[in-house]
Amino acid sequence: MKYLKVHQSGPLNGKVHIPGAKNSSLALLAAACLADDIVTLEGIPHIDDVRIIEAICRDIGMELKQMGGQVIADPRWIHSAVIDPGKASSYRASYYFAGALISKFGKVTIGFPGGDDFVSRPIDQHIKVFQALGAKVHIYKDHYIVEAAELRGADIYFDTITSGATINAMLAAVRASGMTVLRNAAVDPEVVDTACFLNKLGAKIYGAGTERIRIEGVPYLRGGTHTVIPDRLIAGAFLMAAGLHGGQVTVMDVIPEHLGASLAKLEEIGLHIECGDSHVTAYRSGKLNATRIRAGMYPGFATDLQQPITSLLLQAKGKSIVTDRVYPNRFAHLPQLRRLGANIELRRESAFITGGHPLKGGWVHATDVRAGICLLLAGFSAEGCTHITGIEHIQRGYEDVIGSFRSIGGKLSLEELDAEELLNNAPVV
Ligand SMILES: CC(=O)N[C@H]1[C@@H](OP(=O)(O)OP(=O)(O)OC[C@H]2O[C@@H](n3ccc(=O)[nH]c3=O)[C@H](O)[C@@H]2O)O[C@H](CO)[C@@H](O)[C@@H]1O
Ligand SMILES: C=C(OP(=O)(O)O)C(=O)O
Repeated sequence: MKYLKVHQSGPLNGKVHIPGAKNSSLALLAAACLADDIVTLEGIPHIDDVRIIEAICRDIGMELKQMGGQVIADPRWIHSAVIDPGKASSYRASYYFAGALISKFGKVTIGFPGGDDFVSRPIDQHIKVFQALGAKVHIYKDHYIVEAAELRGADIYFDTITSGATINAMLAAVRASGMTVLRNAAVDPEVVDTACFLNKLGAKIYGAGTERIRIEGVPYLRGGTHTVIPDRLIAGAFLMAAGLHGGQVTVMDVIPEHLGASLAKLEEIGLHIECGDSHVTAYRSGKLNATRIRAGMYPGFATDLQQPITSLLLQAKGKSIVTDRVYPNRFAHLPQLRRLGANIELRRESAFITGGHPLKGGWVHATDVRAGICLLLAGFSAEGCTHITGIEHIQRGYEDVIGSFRSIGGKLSLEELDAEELLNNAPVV
């Protein structure tokens, strides 16, 4: 078993290039199935979730070729809309294949979504979308089937704001007949990016980025080229790293506007922030302040960043509270942080942090991608050496976690766990 060995490091200083966004890339690669000609996507990251998509695409007949920084997808020869349940359940965003294939094939057979486990991640709003557009959804033990002789535009009001179901609704409606209106839609950058891509191919999607999206169905989508937006979640975590020991980190090739809520909170915590057109610098010159974070849907503070910022708040003297309104059970990292000596308690949907106590290295387990980054930041702060297992979760979302954190002075390496170490140290999950 492989693990990450992390030494106390810092101050962390330097510039780091931010790759294309995982959450956008997963949508765009599935969206490519909707086109009737070759599609080129630039900036798709080399992460495990993308490798699973490559395997799914091979199964259904859409070859993906990697050329330099580009992925070239040829959807003209897709011959199947049956997605292997094991592959579908290996990551979260497999549900986009249901939305992207239903209009061309009339029937999609697909496994349930996997991804990070936050106790409850329902897909009722995705099902509601398919049904509203005229499809029938049949649920089986390890897969579901979406079936529709014809998809017709509909007026759909989301019961909760969901980026996944908003994107899936756009995918399904883009080739439906007539007009679809989505209300209470998510306004995340990944929703806008998917709409921009589809519009380049000839889709007619209006209002993405607002809570009301209109989609006029079209019978045909041409090929085209698109560059995925930068990963705001990776960028946010690097800026947090600057605060750990008083360093200075610049994230390059980002869209600063996508980081609004995180930058505001980092300033509140005591970091200085300087934004350029496509870069952001964070540095710390004084003490850190404890604060209150409430994670919510975009443009609120991202749930995907509440775990990393918890490690920064452990360094801020005083009491901080982190609440997650999107995933109230997204706190599997807390027992792991306690193994490093963190004074942190879970009460209902909030972490109560008493910061300013030194951490001490130990063995911890990453239960999901951002928990992994949270533990990595805690490892940079902790005295001695921290060993993080569960790195396959980190690899779902980070293409070169070691290289990129080393480039700002992080001391970390990939190690192999031998049987004796496993017996003596492996963390209780
Ligand atoms: C691959 C991907 O893009 N993952 C991101 C996406 O996940 P994902 O798309 O799964 O998350 P959603 O935006 O759909 O979820 C938002 C909220 O809606 C709820 N909900 C969602 C769908 C549904 O049918 N019913 C329902 O109740 C969820 O439980 C959650 O409370 O957005 C999350 C919230 O920003 C991020 O943490 C994930 O990194
Ligand atoms: C929750 C996340 O991913 P997924 O939705 O793919 O599980 C994440 O990227 O933080």
